[in-house]
Amino acid sequence: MGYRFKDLTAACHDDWRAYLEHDFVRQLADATLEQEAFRHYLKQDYLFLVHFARAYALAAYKSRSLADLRHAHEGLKAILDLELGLHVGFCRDWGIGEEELDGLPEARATMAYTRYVLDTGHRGDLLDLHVALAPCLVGYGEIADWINGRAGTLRGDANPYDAWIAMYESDEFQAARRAEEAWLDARLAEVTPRRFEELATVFRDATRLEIDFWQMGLDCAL
Ligand SMILES: Cc1ncc(C[n+]2csc(CCO)c2C)c(N)n1
Repeated sequence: MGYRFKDLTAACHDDWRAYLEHDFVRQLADATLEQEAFRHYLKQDYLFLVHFARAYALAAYKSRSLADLRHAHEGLKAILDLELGLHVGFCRDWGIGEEELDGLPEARATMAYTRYVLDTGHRGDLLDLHVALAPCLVGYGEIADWINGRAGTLRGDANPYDAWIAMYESDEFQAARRAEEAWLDARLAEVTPRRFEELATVFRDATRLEIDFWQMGLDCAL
C-alpha cells in the first residue's frame, strides 16, 4: 500500500514510453511531421476534446464532496475555456474552419478512446475515471518535457508545430498537470494492492488508446 501516481506509469512502463516517445511526437518535435498528418490529428482532437469535456462533467456527477466537485469543475473549465479555445484557434491557423469542425466524421481511434474513458467512469467510481483521464492530462505534460529535453527538437519559427509544444509546456497547463498528479497521489495512497491492479489496468488501457490516437494521426486513418 502507499501507492503514488508514479506507480501507475511504472506498472506499464513500456506502453507509457511508447506513448510519450511515439513517432508522431518525434516528428512533430523535429518539424518533419507531414502537415496533413497534423491537420488530421487536429480535427480528431477537436472531437476528442468535446468528449473529454463530457468526461469531466461525468466526474462532477460522480463527486461525493465539494472539493471533488470543484476539482471536476476546474477540469471542465480548463477544457472549455483554455484547451478548446486554443484548439479552435489552431485549427483556424491550419485552414480548418468551425463549420468543418462541426461536421467531422469520427475516426475509430477517437471513438475507442473517448468511449472507453466515459464507460470506465460510468461503471466505476471517481478514481477509476480520473485514472482513465490521467494519460491525457499528465501524459501531454510529460511529452512537453520530453520534447524539450531531447537533442533533435527544433523550437521557434523553424518549427511549424512550435505553438503546439508551447501550449503544453505553459505554466498554466503544467500547473493543472501537477494538481492532477497530487489528487491521484492522495487517492492512491489509500488503495489496496488488489484495487491498485484494477487501476493499473485502466491506466494501461487508456495509455494504449493514446498510442493508437497518435498512430491514427500518422496514418490519417478514419
Ligand atoms: C488525444 C489527446 N490526448 C491528450 C490531450 C491533452 N488534453 C486534452 S484535454 C486535457 C485536459 C486539460 O484541458 C488535456 C491535457 C489531447 N489534446 N489529445
